[in-house]
Amino acid sequence: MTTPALAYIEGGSGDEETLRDNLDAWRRLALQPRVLRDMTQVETATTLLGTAVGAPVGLAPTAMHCLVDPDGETATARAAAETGTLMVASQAANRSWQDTAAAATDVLLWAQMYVLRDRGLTRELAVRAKESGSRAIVVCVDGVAVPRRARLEGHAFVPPEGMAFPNLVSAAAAASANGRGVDLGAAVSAFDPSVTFADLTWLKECTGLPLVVKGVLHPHDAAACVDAGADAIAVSNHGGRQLDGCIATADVLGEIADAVGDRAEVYVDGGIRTGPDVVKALALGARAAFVGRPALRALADGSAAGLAAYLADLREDVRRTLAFCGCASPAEVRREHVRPRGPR
Ligand SMILES: Cc1cc2nc3c(=O)[nH]c(=O)nc-3n(C[C@H](O)[C@H](O)[C@H](O)COP(=O)(O)O)c2cc1C
Ligand SMILES: CCCCCCC(=O)C(=O)O
Repeated sequence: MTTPALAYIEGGSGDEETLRDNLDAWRRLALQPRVLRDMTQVETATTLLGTAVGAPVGLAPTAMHCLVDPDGETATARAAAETGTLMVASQAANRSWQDTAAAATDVLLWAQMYVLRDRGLTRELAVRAKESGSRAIVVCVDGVAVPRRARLEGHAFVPPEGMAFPNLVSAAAAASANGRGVDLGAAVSAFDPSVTFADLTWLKECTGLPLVVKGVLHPHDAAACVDAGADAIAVSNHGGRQLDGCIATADVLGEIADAVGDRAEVYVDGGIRTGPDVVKALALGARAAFVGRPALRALADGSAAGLAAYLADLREDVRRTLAFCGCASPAEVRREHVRPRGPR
């Protein structure tokens, strides 16, 4: 990988305060185990929007998997299918949602999208995602301004020549240019900063698929998303890549879960690295936690097999953490299993 590509993947925005705080915030929480509960059988499986998955862990949408593996998102899909992991495939992927879905039998795929300035194209892409086999649309709503990415200053990251972005272009453009020729700036400027809650209702009507709203950090916004038709809320600050200095996801997850109640599922991402992080997220009210950079690192290190091994390892870490906490399944995790860490 080139230095700019690595900086693009690993970096955050501004001074990377939020990037660091996402990690630290999980460390500021402590699990409080319960004992003597017969942990002979501990199950990690759960459901996400009604579909069975092997663990309460998913792959967050990340752009351009061809930066780390020549097969790009199709390699990711093979690892996801092998481990029963939900994959959210980015709109800025290098392989189409259709090719990603076709890469492995039974891969559970959700398509991540932005609301574009061109609403006709937005609808066309949403319908294409559905026809490709995506079982939900994940709309990312934190793309209303262009972040300053400090690590990229001095060596601007430009996607390699000829890199394809098939989920960002109309069928007509894809046919004529094979989805090529989209540069990062042009793609980002296609995202519509005028997006509002009413667009959620519209986007859901475009496909009738369940709608997940990703990038929510305030309980009132979460409740308003649900009022507008969201089936799930993904508490996310984009891995500290958008607004630097904003709240860490672990610090707001509980409030958002309380605001949403049982009206929608709640997910979280940002700094999730270990089984204990996942179980802390469950305790705060998440139904699943998602990983971004760790999955890209695993893919870079060992392609589909490396990513599958990483996901299996994380699942085992979740299983052992559940056992230590006295929980025979994700559903048994309660708020009382987590508390602020005491002074060191
Ligand atoms: C290289 C990279 C690319 C990303 N691309 C997207 C994207 O295309 N769409 C999106 O909604 N989020 C994107 N994200 C944000 C992730 O979905 C997720 O919110 C974040 O990575 C979680 O934090 P973590 O990396 O600490 O696990 C990207 C993150 C990274 C690191
Ligand atoms: C080619 C378009 C790039 C979209 C932005 C990807 C992203 O969300 C990121 O954090 O980077």
